[in-house]
Amino acid sequence: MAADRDGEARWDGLCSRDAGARDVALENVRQVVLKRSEAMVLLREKPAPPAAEGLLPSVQGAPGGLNEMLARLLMLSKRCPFRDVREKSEAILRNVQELGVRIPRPLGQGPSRFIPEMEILQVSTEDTQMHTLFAESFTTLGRLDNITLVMVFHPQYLESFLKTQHYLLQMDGPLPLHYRHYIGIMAAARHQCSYLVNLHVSDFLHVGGDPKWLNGLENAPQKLQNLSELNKILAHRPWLITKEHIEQLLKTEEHSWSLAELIHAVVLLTHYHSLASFTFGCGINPEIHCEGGHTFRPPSVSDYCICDITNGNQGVCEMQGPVRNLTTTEPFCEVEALMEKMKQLQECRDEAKASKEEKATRFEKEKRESMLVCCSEDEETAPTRDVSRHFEDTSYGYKDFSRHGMHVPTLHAQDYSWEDHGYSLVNRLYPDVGQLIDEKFHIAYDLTYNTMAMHKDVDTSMLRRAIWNYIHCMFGIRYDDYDYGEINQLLDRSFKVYIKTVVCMPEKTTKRMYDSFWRQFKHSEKVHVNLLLIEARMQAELLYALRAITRYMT
Ligand SMILES: CC(C)C[C@H](N)C(=O)O
Repeated sequence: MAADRDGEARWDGLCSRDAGARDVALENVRQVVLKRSEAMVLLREKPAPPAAEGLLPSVQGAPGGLNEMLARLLMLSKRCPFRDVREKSEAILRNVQELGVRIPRPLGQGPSRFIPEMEILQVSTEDTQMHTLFAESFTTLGRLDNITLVMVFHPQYLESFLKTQHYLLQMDGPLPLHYRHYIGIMAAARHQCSYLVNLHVSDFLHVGGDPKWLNGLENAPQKLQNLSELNKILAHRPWLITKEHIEQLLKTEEHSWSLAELIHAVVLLTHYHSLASFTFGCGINPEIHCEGGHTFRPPSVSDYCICDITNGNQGVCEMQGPVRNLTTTEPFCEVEALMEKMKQLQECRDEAKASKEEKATRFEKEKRESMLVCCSEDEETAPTRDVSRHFEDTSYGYKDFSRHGMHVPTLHAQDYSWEDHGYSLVNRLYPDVGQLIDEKFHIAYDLTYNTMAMHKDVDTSMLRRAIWNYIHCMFGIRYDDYDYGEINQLLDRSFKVYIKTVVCMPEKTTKRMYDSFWRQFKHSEKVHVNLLLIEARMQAELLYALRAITRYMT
């Protein structure tokens, strides 16, 4: 309790310092309150209170009905970083309930279905820096979403991530705001990521996007429809992008894209493909205010833990507590064995260097094998309402062609790399964004706490590099100075299956896959792995798109 009060006091301090975040929160409540007076009119057929009447026009046409509004209030009452806003939202909900209206309750799943809620919340209540980040996140997004809550394990990365995302979505830039969210929807839909689609549908409407576009891509402007081919290839086979694809977008007489707009779109597409990977890779749950995050049904006893019935908490504690891993047959020395291998490799590295040819052969072998790593475990994938069907033809996926075998050509990093080529091209056409993304890549690549599960003071660079290079290898990107033999030594099969699934067909990721690699490692380390996966994926996609743009320009 005392800790809780401490937390609140810190929040209050923060509120007074960070007026911006608080304003957003209050604006959120204001909008909901306004909607409420509208709702009351409907409910009681009474005129709205005069004070609200004057304000009503500002929310007229706002999306959603009563239930959506109540769900949003629920989200604010649970997730808003500011206590007064939380209390206000709660009070409104109670009032509405007293009117005899059924109010929603959270399904109580926490931010991730892979990670016990307790572990995530512990991280986030311990640190003042975290609170500041939350407030910032709330300011930029008007919500504190589950992705943010899970990324909080790695604040330094989160900060850079939020800054970049804020820039891409909200700051001055080539594309209008509703286009940006629509592109986010298109990208997330490629991986049937209803979580991100839902979030951006609501953002799209919020910035004044035309609801008709949401009925399907064919209802959106031709210009956006034209982007769909690039979206498709970029998501599943980026190495096939050619300058002709770029030319088609830039040269069409009507509905053509400017170079700056195209760069903005490409960055958004790659950002959201990767974020879909993170969403599935970390088992992100639906937001409280989105479909699947709350219910209007009264609670039934079976929804509760016995302990919660007595203390009044509502929550499903299916995975809480440190009970995981007890059933594994894996020897407990998995981590030690891995560390031993790292040590050996380090020693060999200094002794026997593989020849140039040998290195090339090892790369090709690893690339070929990565095609064969198979990841479908259809039984376990959660059936979700397929929002994405409206936006994309989902029949074109990675699986459909990898099954028949495919040839991925090799891109030599010395011929086209992010550092030497991609970065400056982005910066030239969309100032600052190159810088922001570059910073984010570096933070993810260099991030380390020098730990391996319970071991401290370990140099993990070799392991992190193997993960990063394995992903690039799947995309055909080769670093001549790297010995791809290391990958086989360090990444075992279940880990490769997880990586491949999250990166190439994230929608197929299952809890079993998440649980079965690196069983002794912490959740924060698995989230760390996900940061490497998403940044390496984003960089790989960007490289191919930017190379095609460079080729078009020269
Ligand atoms: C992904 C993990 C191997 C990272 C490790 N815990 C580190 O701090 O470097």
